[in-house]
Amino acid sequence: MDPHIRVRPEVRRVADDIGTMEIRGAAKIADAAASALRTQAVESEAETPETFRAELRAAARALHDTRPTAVSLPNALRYVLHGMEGATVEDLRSNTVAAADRFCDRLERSQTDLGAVGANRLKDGDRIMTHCHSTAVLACVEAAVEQGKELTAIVKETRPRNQGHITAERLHELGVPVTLIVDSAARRYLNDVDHVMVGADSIAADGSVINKIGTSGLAVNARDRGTPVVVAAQTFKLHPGTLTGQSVDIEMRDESEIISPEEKAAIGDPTVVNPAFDVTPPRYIDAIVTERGQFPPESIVMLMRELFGEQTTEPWLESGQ
Ligand SMILES: O=C(COP(=O)(O)O)[C@H](O)[C@H](O)COP(=O)(O)O
Repeated sequence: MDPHIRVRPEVRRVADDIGTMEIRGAAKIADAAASALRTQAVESEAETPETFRAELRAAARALHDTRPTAVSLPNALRYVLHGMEGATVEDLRSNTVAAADRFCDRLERSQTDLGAVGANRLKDGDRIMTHCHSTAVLACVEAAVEQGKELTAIVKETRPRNQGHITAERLHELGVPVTLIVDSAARRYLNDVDHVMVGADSIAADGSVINKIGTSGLAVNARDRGTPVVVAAQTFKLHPGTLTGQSVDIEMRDESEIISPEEKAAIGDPTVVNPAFDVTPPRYIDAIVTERGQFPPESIVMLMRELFGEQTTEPWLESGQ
């Protein structure tokens, strides 16, 4: 690589934090990635527009190559890089910073707007069941609580990393009483809940939802029990590549999240697999709640066409870099 192209240490740190899940959850990853590109733009010592652009693309690549499933990450990078316009370094810098600020601002507003839509589905006295930790689901709950509705929640612990514990803590902070269950107890309690509410890492053009492993089994069981499944997700979770036939890459994580080398050896050294996400087909989902309103999953393709229009190439893969 050209020695003049320098990715700032802060960008590398954010990329590491995303890879190790210090920063996790699709919305937080998008926010951190856009903010890291902003830092790259502010701190860049590039002397020519070409070097500046190449640095931003290199920073975007470093961030992009951390986790494969949450499309919020490439969508955030794409948004900021599309804003990188100008003929001088200073113009490029200020336009990139403005684009990053716009993205983070929209992210925050969309979460609030989505919360208001999702809260309309919740009635006073309702009980929800959640899986993993989704800031979008929590935005719906928070808005409902602000409207004076009293809710309770059954929270799945979400093995192997127990993100359900974060959800339990946040719900407690919102004043929502929580019952924590192991993942395999979900079916037993589905008769006791009014809604299953989950977030999304990516939504495909056919309305399939990609979210934390275990979401699809939960949704199938909920359909069997007649419990509605609501997915809360801002529109930057829509995966533009799926419009042109791409499939969503499911992240496989290290087996050490599941079992230690000693435990593994003691039980005969089995093969261990650790997929982080799964795909829930649209027929198991009742509604996708976004900042633009709620949609049946089958109609999400119309919204995608409106938002993404013609496909473009990934800006961090532009030729020559
Ligand atoms: O699957 C996860 C997090 O997985 P991980 O912990 O592996 O990143 C969350 O449900 C979605 O990212 C939505 O979250 P949000 O609604 O906050 O975007």
